[in-house]
Amino acid sequence: MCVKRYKNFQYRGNKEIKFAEFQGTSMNKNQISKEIDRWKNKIREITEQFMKQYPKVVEMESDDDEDEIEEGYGYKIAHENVKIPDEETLIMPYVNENVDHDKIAEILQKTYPSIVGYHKNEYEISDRCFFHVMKKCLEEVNKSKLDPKVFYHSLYLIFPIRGSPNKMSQIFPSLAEKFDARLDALTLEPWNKDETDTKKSFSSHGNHFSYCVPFPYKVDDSKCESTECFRREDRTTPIDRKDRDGLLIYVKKSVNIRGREHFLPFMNHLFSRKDSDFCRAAKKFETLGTCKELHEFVLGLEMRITEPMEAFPRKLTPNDRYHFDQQKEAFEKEIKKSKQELERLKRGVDEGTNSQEDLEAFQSNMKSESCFSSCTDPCTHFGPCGPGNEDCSCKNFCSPFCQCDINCKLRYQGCECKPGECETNQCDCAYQWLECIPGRCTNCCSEETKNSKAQKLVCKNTMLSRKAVPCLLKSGKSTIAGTGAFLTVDVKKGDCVGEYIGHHISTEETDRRDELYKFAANNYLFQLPNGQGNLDGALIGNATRFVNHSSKNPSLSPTYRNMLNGNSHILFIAEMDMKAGTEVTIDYRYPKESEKVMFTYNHEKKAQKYIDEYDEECREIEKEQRRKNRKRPHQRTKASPPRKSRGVC
Ligand SMILES: C[S@@+](CC[C@H](N)C(=O)[O-])C[C@H]1O[C@@H](n2cnc3c(N)ncnc32)[C@H](O)[C@@H]1O
Repeated sequence: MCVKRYKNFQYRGNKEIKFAEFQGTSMNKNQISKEIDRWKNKIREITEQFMKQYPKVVEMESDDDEDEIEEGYGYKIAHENVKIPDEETLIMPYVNENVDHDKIAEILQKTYPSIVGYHKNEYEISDRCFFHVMKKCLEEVNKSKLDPKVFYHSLYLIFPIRGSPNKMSQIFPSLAEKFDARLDALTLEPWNKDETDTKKSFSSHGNHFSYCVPFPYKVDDSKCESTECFRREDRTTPIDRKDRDGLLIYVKKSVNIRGREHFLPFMNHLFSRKDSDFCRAAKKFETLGTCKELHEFVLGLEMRITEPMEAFPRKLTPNDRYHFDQQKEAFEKEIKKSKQELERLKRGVDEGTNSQEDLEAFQSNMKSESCFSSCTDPCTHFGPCGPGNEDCSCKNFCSPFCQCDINCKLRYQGCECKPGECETNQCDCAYQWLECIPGRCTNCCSEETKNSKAQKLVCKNTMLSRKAVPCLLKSGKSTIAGTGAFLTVDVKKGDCVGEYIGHHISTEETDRRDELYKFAANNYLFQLPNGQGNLDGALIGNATRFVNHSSKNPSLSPTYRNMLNGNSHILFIAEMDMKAGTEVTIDYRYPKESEKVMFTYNHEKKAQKYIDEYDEECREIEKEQRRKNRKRPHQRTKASPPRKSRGVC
């Protein structure tokens, strides 16, 4: 099976209206159903009109459409991970004709409350035609002030294969970009304005945080009661504004906002709205001043910046180094202690003195080596870091991901290795599963080594940022299972043979997909450290996705590498010298008990196994229910007489 979207496969899935999705509308269920029916008819009418204008010519709509994934091959070659949002709506996958898809849908409905079955679209139209249908409908929706959820649901019912109601609300801008670049798609989507994530967060620029404050110049100013409304000022004010609609404000990180906290609620109010309105804010925070004064205060924040932003950090002092080493030592001690405790518990389970549950509970809370660099939340705050600042989550040591001031004393300042030494855990960066940081790791990544013609002087722990990770594998018929991965060249122990590529999905999405992949022949999920989700190579990837499992003698070991931008990567490193043509393996580290099922290659058999298990579970529940029903009247007569109807006696 594959999560491939088979364009014309018809599946009798769930097409009921989920009224819970319409929460917040003033309509009752009856009215919603009626409105949806009315809109369905309207959409049909508009579609038929546009179908004449844009008949379905053979139009290869897009190369990167997921629908276009080649059947049989099943995935697209990709060179980097692609972050994708959660998909709570499952488009029903196809296993094969011998499997009961209704049953699978029933099982999966626990995990995916809205399963979109493969109903056929009512009309086969091109993307171009669909764009015009949507545009026309949206104009009418706007005019009639209809709840957009009703429209999107109706649209989905006519064109289910184009996406869930939720997805329907997101595709218009990309269609507009493709078919009418001059159209401002957002003007047709007024309902999305408040729903999009308008909460502005700080973004870090060297020693400053920046905010973008959108200006409300388009807002009608008639409502402001102040005689000196800031909008009455000449709009080409002293600020040289680069952005027509907003103002970029930089505030120094080292500024202690303390003492000016009373401005924070106002700033938050202002920045969290799409239409930052000083007049409205002034009304709300009356004691702070008039809208003109507040406007000037915000402009003043930008004006205050006179110094240039530092691009490079200061050099690490011996004292900082000591601080970092101390933290590392303490962390290693903690890890060693918990490993010993784990061994003790395992022995206890074997000898019967400890329970399996205790062991599992301990394992799930146990810190792993990967926690070192991200065991504290990266801090983002004003003022200096450390125990003296209650906003700082890093009490003793800032992680490489912290957004603190470049001159922060607690900041991770990079490793001190020479080029070529950054591969083992002796390197402070490699120890933290971090790529070396040019500009901070001043020895291995110095200008000198970067410019050097001698290849061996280049720091190997910067392969990802240099986009120099090779893929030394190709797929071929495996001796282990299905397709396998084979070396294209001779490699030496320690060489990187490729990066595992896939869709980067959240942990919640992974849990859902895990349920789905139970019905598949292969599972391409690869876990990232520290709850950062998983990479799923089911639909995109490279030859690393074909690496099979071996617990006895794996020839590759996966290694994590984190980048300063927060992205994590998985590199496959050779565990031994190997010749070209060797099939490579890694240890999947599946729990022993699930290995047997995970490696049942026959997906029909696997799917059937889960269906049988589910049937068995249902039978048990039914049996239990019947047993309870049989018991109940008997118990009642014995324990208490049947209740008389209220009010009779
Ligand atoms: C990441 S894929 C590996 C490529 C896969 N063999 C293919 O044909 O696409 C992982 C899947 O391969 C199969 N697999 C990997 N190692 C295996 C093994 N040692 N024994 C049986 N099946 C294995 C399992 O079905 C697993 O879900």
